[in-house]
Amino acid sequence: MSTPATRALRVALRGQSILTSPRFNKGTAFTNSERKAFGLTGREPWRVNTLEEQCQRAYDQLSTRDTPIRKNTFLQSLKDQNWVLYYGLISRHLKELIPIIYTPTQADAIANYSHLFRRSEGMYLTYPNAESMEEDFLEQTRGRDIQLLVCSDAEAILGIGDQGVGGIGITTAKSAIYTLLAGIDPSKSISVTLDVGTDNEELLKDDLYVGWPKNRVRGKAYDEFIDKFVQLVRKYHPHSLLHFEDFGVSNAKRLLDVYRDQHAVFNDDIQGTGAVTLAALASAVGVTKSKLSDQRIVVYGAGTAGLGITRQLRDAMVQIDGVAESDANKQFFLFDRYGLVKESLGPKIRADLREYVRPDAEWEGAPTNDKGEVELFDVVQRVKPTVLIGCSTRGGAFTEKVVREMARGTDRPIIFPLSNPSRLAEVDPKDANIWTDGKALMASGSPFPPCKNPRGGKDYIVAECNNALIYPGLGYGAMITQARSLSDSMIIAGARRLASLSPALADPDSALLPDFHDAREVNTEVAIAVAEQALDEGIADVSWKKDEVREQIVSHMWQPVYADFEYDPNGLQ
Ligand SMILES: NC(=O)C1=CN([C@@H]2O[C@H](COP(=O)(O)OP(=O)(O)OC[C@H]3O[C@@H](n4cnc5c(N)ncnc54)[C@H](O)[C@@H]3O)[C@@H](O)[C@H]2O)C=CC1
Ligand SMILES: CC(=O)C(=O)O
Ligand SMILES: [Mg+2]
Repeated sequence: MSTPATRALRVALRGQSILTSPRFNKGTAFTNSERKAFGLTGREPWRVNTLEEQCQRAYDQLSTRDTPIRKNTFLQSLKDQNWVLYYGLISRHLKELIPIIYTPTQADAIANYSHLFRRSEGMYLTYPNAESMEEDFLEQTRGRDIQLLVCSDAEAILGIGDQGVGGIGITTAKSAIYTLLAGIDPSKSISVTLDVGTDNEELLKDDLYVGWPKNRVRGKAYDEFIDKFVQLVRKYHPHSLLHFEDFGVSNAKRLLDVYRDQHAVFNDDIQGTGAVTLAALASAVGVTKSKLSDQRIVVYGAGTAGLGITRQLRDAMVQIDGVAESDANKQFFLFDRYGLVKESLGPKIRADLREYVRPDAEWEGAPTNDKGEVELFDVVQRVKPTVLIGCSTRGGAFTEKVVREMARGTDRPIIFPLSNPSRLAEVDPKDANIWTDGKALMASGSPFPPCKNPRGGKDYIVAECNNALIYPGLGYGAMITQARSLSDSMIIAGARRLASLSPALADPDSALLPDFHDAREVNTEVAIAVAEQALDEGIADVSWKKDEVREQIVSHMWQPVYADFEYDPNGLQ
C-alpha cells in the first residue's frame, strides 16, 4: 500500500457525532490529543490502537462468524461504523473478502434485504416521491464534490432477477469495489436505488418488504422518472461519472444510448462485462495461437451482458484484426430462452440483436425440440464452436453432453460460464475440466477453486472473469481525466491493458486473467490506459502530459489510512 496522506483534516464533528460518522470515526485509534480536541477522552477506553491492531481485532471477530452471509452482515456493520477500518481490513484480505461483500454472498444479502435490514445506506429515490426528487437528492449531495454515482433500478440484479429496493445492495457493493480497487474516495461517491416498484411477487407479498410495494412503473412514466434523476446528476455534478448497474434488458442498452452523448455514463453489465471478457478471450487466443476473428463463438444468454460481450468482441475483431464488421458478425451464434437466435423467430428477437441473427437456410434440416427451437447441443455439433460463453442465469446449462461434444470439435475449448452468483454458473469449471480431459481454457463470473489436472501436472487456475477486474479502472480513468464520455476506444484500451497482464502470456498453463489478489494494481493499470486514451482522443478535461498520467492516477487515489484531524467548527462534517 502506498504512503498515507499526512495533511491534517479539519473536522467540525465532536463527541458522539464524530463516533457515529463512518467517514471520520477512528474508534480506539483516535490519538490522545484528538480525544481531547474532539471531546472523546471519556468516550474511549484508555488504550490507543493502530489501524493494524484494529484490523487484527476485526479479522478475529469476523472469523467467528461461521457462514458467508454472517460475515457479510458483520462487514456491513463495520462499514456503517468506520470506513477506514472497513476498507483497511478488506484490503488486507482482498481475495478472501471480496466474495463476501460482492458476488456470490452479496446476492443472498440482497435477496434478504428487507429481513436483514438494520440501517439505510445510500440514496433511495422512490417513484411516489418523484415530486420531491430534487430536494431529496440535494439533501444528501448539497455542497459535496460527488465524482461517482452508481445507480440501479434493480430489475436484473446479478442473475437473481428483480430485487426491488434490495438492489441498493448491488450499488453499495459496486461503490465499495470502486474504493477498494481504484481508490475512489468513498465520500465522493454515492449509491442510488431508483425504486420504481417490483414485479417480484414474493417481495410484494412480504409484509416486511421495505421498498415501494407496487408493480414496476414502465413506459413513459418510467422514462420520465429516470430522466429526472439523470438531469439532476448533470445539473449538480456535471463532471461526475454515472454508472448504471443491473437494469433490465429492455432498459439497459436503451438508456446507455440515450445518455452517453449527454454525460459520462457507463453501463457496467454491457461495457464492463464486454471489456473483461475481451481481455480473457484475447488471453485465451494467445494460448491457442489463433486470432480473435477466427473464433466461432456461441453466446448463451443474449440479454444485457450477452449483447455487451458480443458487441465488444465483434468491435475488437474489427479494430484489432481488421475484418469487416459484417464478417465479424458471422462469427457469433446467440442463444436466448427460445433457442438459437435465427431469422424465423421474427418479432421474438429484440431489435438490438438483429445484426447477429442466423439465416434460416443455414439451419434447414437441423434437429429441433418440440417447440421448434434449435438447441445448444445441436449448434455445438454443427458449428464446432471454439468459444462457449454463458450469461443466461441458467445454472448447469452447459451439460456434460454439450461440453464433451464441444471438446470433440476443438482442441482447446474456451468455456466461460459467467453467470453469477456461483450456483447459476452454466457449468462448474471442475466438471468442464474433467469432461474435456483438462483441455478447457476457462474463466468464470464468480470465484471457483483451481481444478486438478486429470493428466497430472499443476492445478488449473480458473480466471475470475468478473467486470470488477476492470470497471473500477475504466471508471476511475474517465473520472480523473474528467472525460466528457467513456468512449469505446477508452474501453478497448483498458481491456488491452488488462489482457497484457494475463499470467497466461508468460505461461500458457496459467490463468487467463490476473488474480483478484492483484485487482487493485490491475485496475490502476487499466485506469492509466484509459486516461492515456482519453488524452489522445482529446476528450479529457485536464492538461496533463502523457508521462504525468501514472503519477496523477496513483497520487489521487484514496487510501484506507487514518488522516490526522484538527478540530475546526467550520471544518468538514
Ligand atoms: N461475470 C460478469 O462480470 C458478469 C456476469 N453477469 C451475469 O450474467 C447473467 C445475465 O445477466 P444480464 O445479462 O444482466 O441479465 P439479462 O436478464 O439481461 O440476460 C439474461 C438473458 O438470458 C436469457 N435466458 C434465460 N434463460 C435462458 C435459457 N434457458 N437459455 C438461453 N438464454 C436464456 C434471457 O432471456 C436473457 O436474455 C447474470 O447471471 C449475471 O450475474 C452479468 C454481468 C457481468
Ligand atoms: C458482475 C455483475 O455485474 C453481474 O453479475 O451483474
Ligand atoms: Mg451487474
